[in-house]
Amino acid sequence: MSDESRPHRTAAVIPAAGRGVRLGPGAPKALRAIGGTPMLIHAIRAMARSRAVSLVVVVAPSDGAAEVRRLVDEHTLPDRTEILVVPGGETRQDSVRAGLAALPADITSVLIHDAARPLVPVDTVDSVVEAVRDGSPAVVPALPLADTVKEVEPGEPGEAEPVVATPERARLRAVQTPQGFDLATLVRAHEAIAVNGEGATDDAGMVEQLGITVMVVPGHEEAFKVTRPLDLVLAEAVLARRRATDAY
Ligand SMILES: Nc1ccn([C@@H]2O[C@H](COP(=O)(O)OP(=O)(O)OP(=O)(O)O)[C@@H](O)[C@H]2O)c(=O)n1
Ligand SMILES: C[C@](O)(CO)[C@H](O)COP(=O)(O)O
Repeated sequence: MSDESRPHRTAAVIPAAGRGVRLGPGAPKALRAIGGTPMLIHAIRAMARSRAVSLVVVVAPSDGAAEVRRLVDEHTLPDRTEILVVPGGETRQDSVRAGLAALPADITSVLIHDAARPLVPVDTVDSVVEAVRDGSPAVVPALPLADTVKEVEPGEPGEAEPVVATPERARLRAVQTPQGFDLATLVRAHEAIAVNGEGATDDAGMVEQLGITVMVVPGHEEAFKVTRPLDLVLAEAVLARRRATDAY
């Protein structure tokens, strides 16, 4: 069957194996609660809310897959969404690769979504899926920047650093997840990175290294990444507002 005639089936891979060092001491970040529910469960629900997503692969801390499986089974999630749990790796890249390896053969496209972005709205998920299904091999949601950005010559933490350049802000975007891909393209990008050993801080960056154009669609303010303690305060506030205004 040619690629064009293959029916679409989209899965989401949720890397959730990070420690959350920048968030401070405590449980692994994905298991920390927002509004009484673990961040990971919010992230799974955010993917499952899209009618296009029928499978979610959760990549758990390498020593915590059984605990994450139990947690998933304890929470209410849509019946139509199959959920697999696999152990992750040392880096985000390793964890995403473990998730990709667990996908069944009938998957044609994949979303990679940080567990650390628990509140992404379904419209953002759907617009990424739609752009991939319309033929873009790699799609990222992103927002224009509010701050001016400087490129510096990095120094020791806490020390002054000389500015090297000021990129034109109007051309810059802050990239979020879910990032959507034609599955074969993303697998090829991960294989190439594994061979070259070159780093990339997101999956789309790996696809760019293959010389493939990545497309940007509008992101959403509420798809922010919970990285530092203040982000948890914001996440609690966003969730409380949603619960007060709709049947979230
Ligand atoms: N070895 C790793 C490292 C990160 N991640 C996941 O990648 C996402 C984005 O990473 P980040 O926000 O940096 O999470 P942490 O690595 O946990 O954070 P920190 O760098 O502060 O430790 C998170 O959902 C995290 O769980 C992962 O699956 N496997
Ligand atoms: C993938 C990502 O969320 C896009 O902005 C980001 O690059 C992850 O970075 P992190 O340092 O692993 O959180």
